[in-house]
Amino acid sequence: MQTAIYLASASPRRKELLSQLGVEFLQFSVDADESQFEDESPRIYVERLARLKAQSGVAMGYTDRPVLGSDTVVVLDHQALGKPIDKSDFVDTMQRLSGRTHQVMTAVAIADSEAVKSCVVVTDVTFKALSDADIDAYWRSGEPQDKAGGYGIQGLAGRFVSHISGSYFAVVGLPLYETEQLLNEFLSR
Ligand SMILES: Cc1cn([C@H]2C[C@H](O)[C@@H](COP(=O)(O)OP(=O)(O)OP(=O)(O)O)O2)c(=O)[nH]c1=O
Repeated sequence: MQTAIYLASASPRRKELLSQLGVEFLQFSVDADESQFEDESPRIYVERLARLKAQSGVAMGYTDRPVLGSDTVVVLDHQALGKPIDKSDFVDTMQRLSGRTHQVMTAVAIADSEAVKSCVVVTDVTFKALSDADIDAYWRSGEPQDKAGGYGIQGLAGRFVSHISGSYFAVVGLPLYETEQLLNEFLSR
């Protein structure tokens, strides 16, 4: 029998990635409060949000199939970065990412009315040294404005990435290998 789940996400990237697993799914969006608690580490935060999204779906009445929720944060110096407030905030973030390695953490959670299981995938991403012209052109592309961490590896910022260690798919929004493992674990419990 084919696996059928819900995807609690508004993200077209997650929809496309989940399709790559060959899982049959229906998508809906949840409106979760994504604020980070004071003193909450990025790893705990991202996993809490993925679980919150999955469990909110169950609470909304999506109970006839398991619900998958996911969250991604860009982490620099142990801090989760938000969406750029304005251009100077964006430039500041890019200058900090320039020529260095940061982490992208993606959590996946699967829930039903009886259980929830989750995992966190951490990927190291290294940026080349960015010039002022690189940063300015990227801002003018309009791509960074709505992105937590200020960039998307799947878009124009792909050229900034000199090295990646971990899961490319997790950076884009859903780790394929780990999601399939988690799903199998959840369904066979
Ligand atoms: C590092 C990186 C981040 N992002 C950004 C875009 C988003 O702002 C952020 C993830 O935010 P999320 O809150 O995880 O996801 P979302 O709001 O897009 O979707 P939903 O909560 O409905 O599932 O990741 C990329 O698109 N590509 C990347 O390479």
